[in-house]
Amino acid sequence: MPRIRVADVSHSFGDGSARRPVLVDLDLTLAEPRIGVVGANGSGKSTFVRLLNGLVHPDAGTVTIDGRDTVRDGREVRRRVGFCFTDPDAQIVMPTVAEDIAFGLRRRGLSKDEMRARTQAALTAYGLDGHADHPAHLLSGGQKQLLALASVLVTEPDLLVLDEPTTLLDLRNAAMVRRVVDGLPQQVVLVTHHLDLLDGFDRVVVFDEGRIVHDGAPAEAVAAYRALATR
Ligand SMILES: Nc1ncnc2c1ncn2[C@@H]1O[C@H](COP(=O)(O)OP(=O)(O)OP(=O)(O)O)[C@@H](O)[C@H]1O
Repeated sequence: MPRIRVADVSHSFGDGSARRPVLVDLDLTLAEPRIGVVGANGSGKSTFVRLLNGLVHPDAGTVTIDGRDTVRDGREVRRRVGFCFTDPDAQIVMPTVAEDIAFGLRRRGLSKDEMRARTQAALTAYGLDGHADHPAHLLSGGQKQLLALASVLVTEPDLLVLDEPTTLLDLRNAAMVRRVVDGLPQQVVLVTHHLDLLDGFDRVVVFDEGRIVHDGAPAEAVAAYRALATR
């Protein structure tokens, strides 16, 4: 498993008097296979996970993935850390499903045959076989989320970061995404408001106003989060 090190990290958004701290003095190491991130709206969860692939550069402190700094070694980090956004439309970049999956493989020095084979394997693995040449934007919400996952996983990242991947999905599609995620060999960091997704996770961190206020097993963490929400 990759080792995520977040060392003395703080981050603010805005300028001048509008400057607001969003993450405050975070210091933690994440080496478990399944890590959940929960907390109220605006508590800093997305900003936190965006640190992990260098989408956000910390104002203070450092973030490293297996010793690679997300700022200094950004390219290398992005290659190893796959990221899925809540809204899969934000991630679809090519007209057809197969082209979208293949897009992630460009500039990897693969032969055309290899690219085709890997794309085909991803289409099959994520139940998108029959949709290879369909316009990606016409897929259902659940299929788009699977496409977003497939397009990231085809690149074989060491770490997968999922920011609320089931928020837009019905129960059936949420269960499908869960099954896919459960079966992955990779380390997964998952932000979610669907607390049942965290059953069986190794560790869950609870955010409140930019700080981690609980860090432990899922049942305790969820209880701590519920207590915060009813405070
Ligand atoms: N690019 C940005 N510019 C300015 N402010 C931002 C930016 N990104 C996030 N923020 C602010 O930082 C705070 C934390 O946002 P963040 O998206 O990390 O929270 P969250 O816990 O993921 O929330 P949610 O559960 O609603 O997705 C919010 O107040 C948000 O408005």
